[in-house]
Amino acid sequence: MVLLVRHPDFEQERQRLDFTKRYIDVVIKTSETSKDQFQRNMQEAFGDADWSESALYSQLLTTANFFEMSRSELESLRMASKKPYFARVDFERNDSDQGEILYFGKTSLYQRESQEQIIVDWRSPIANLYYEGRIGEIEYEAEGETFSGNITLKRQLMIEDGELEEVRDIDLTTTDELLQESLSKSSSNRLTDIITTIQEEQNRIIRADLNKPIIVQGAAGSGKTTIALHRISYFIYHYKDLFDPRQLMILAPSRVFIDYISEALPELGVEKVKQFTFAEYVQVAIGNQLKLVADNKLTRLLEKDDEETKAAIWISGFKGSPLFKLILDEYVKDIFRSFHPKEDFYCDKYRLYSAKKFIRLLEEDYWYLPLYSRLDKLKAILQNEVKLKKKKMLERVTDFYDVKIEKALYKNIDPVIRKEFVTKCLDKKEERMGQIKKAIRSSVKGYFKHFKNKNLLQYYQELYQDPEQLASYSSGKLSREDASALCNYNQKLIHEKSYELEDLGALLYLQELLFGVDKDNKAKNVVIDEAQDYSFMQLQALKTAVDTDMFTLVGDLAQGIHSYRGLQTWEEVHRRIFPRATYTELQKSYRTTVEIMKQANQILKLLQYDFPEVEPVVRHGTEPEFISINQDDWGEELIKHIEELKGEGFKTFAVIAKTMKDCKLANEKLSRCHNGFHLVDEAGIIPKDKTLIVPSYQAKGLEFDVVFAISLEEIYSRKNELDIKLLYVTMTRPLHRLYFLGSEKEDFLLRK
Ligand SMILES: Nc1ncnc2c1ncn2[C@@H]1O[C@H](COP(=O)(O)OP(=O)(O)OP(=O)(O)O)[C@@H](O)[C@H]1O
Repeated sequence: MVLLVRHPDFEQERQRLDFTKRYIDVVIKTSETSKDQFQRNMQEAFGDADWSESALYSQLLTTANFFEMSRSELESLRMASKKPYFARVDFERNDSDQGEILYFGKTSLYQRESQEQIIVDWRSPIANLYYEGRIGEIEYEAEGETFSGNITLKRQLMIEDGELEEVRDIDLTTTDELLQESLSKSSSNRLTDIITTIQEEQNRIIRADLNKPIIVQGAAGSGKTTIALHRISYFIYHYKDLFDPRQLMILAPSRVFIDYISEALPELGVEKVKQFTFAEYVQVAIGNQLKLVADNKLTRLLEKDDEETKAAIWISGFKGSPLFKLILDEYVKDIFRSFHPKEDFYCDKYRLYSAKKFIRLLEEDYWYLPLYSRLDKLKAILQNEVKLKKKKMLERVTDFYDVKIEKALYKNIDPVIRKEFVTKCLDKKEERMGQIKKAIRSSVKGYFKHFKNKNLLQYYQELYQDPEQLASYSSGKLSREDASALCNYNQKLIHEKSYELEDLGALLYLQELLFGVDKDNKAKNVVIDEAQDYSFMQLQALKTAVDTDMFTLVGDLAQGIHSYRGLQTWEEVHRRIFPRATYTELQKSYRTTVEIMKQANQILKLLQYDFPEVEPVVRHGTEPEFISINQDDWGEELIKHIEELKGEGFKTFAVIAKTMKDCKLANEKLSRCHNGFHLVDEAGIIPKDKTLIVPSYQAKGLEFDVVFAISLEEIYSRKNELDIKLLYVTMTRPLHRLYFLGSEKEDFLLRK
């Protein structure tokens, strides 16, 4: 029998937890009733406790002002009540003789007047003491100031369901036992928060300057997705008075992925942040639901190597390139030029505004507005000009005829002729007045009539109407033949009223430059996961459309399976789109075991790029295993194997094939034997209790306890970069076990 030796302070910590829980209950209860009720609630909650006599208790009683708590603060407190904090740090600041005892949790709870902190939020600057501090002398920064002091105690508190389970002190030599424990747990098919075990290098990214964009190149499993979500949480906490979470946006690769991260969001208080795939966002931003053709370039690339595929791939790359942006910029200039008036603006015979001034305003003064908003401004200016001159114009006509009439009245002429003349003058005057009034009403509209109004899709279509013209926008970088190929390709799509994913960057860019993106669809901060799959054009369009460069881009070039249209390096994006960005690399992988990572690193070496080896956090498991499926009963065998693994405590399983083709074959076989399998489709959600059958490209970003890489009719070729990347993605999905199911080891590029 193992006797657990309890930490000497266990009882003291248990009491503190009890106090905190009761206090949270009071706060919640009181917020639901009234201030008068508060004292009674306190009595009820603390009547039997020892510390009802304590100074803290009476201070709470007299100075409580948590009635000012916002609804969201209360909501966080409610969520935190089962686990109010996870760590304690005792700190003696050099500039104060009073030591501080800090309990860190997911939210904060404190007395504003007394500054007595019951729980300190993990996102507050002082929490760096926990994440980066070691026992002993330390310096830390908060709000631009540096504080120094001494950490005398650093303690982790394991609390489950409101009960204290374990107290563990971290001294100078303790390695990260908690991290090890947390990594050795089984996955739940959903991403979770890591606030208890955030590592120093991750902490720096989460807390990096919030006023600067950041690009993170991180190895598979280095915590990119997790960190990105924690960084949003950090951003929300720091700017809670400035921004609403709805002004922030997460862009994820698919709905499956959004479902996958959904569990971590409320825990981190970021569930209100907008979550889109890129295609969804663009369609919302342009206010148009498009008919999108299936995004099958990757599978085409894997299946066929014919001329048609090559051309389609080239077009994908082109539509994402900086060259395409240059072409669009020139095209937009051309569109602007079509709004240059040839003549000055006249109302009737009166010249009210010069064309030159109109052009100057259009091109320069309103540079910060989209084209059509500039035109609206100009329209208003001309209308105002007309309004201002209206009286003058009418007076001029009146004066002109009145003088004429008056002169006639005093002239010594035949009364009949005079009468005739005066009548004519009066008629003429009336006619001119009518003409001017009409001009006042219609001259602005008439002036604008020469400009042709088109909608976004019409403009986009026209770009592909004339190859000569298209090539001319490229400063000689696009040949006439390539321009022709592009025009033909897109005209075919347009004929079917369809668009492909690669068109969306350009559409979003044009929308912002020509019409503008609605304020509600802009964002103050954007997080992009799997950013390596975005093209230069898509990222440029996003930055232009949302009106900020406050982006967090996380990705891994080694997993860049869409590199034919995405990014091959971060360099250009950094230099040309986000020059203010901080660039960071994460090489340590937290997901998988040393044994699995070692094999995945072998695969990585097959790529011609110089990707550094990924360092796994030291956690050992079994070697990946090859299982031959040359017998007919491999389905039954696999099912038996899964049952055994379940018996060992593993919870989540995936069968990952190269493409959907093999997935369907595997599904046919396995689903015939057992109903515990689920073939993942693009829009699908992930059922918690089934073994997923998923193509490699869709497994990107996800993780499972156990992965069966399967090869039925499709093998991985070492000559094909895409195959290597897909295999690498597959091999980096498991937390604990990896099996290869196929005819031969070489089908997975494994040594015999
Ligand atoms: N500091 C940490 N403490 C505990 N778990 C961690 C830590 N960092 C990462 N993890 C875990 O490692 C796994 C991988 O994290 P995540 O999915 O965020 O990595 P990623 O870099 O986005 O991976 P990929 O590139 O493969 O999508 C997750 O299970 C995550 O919870």
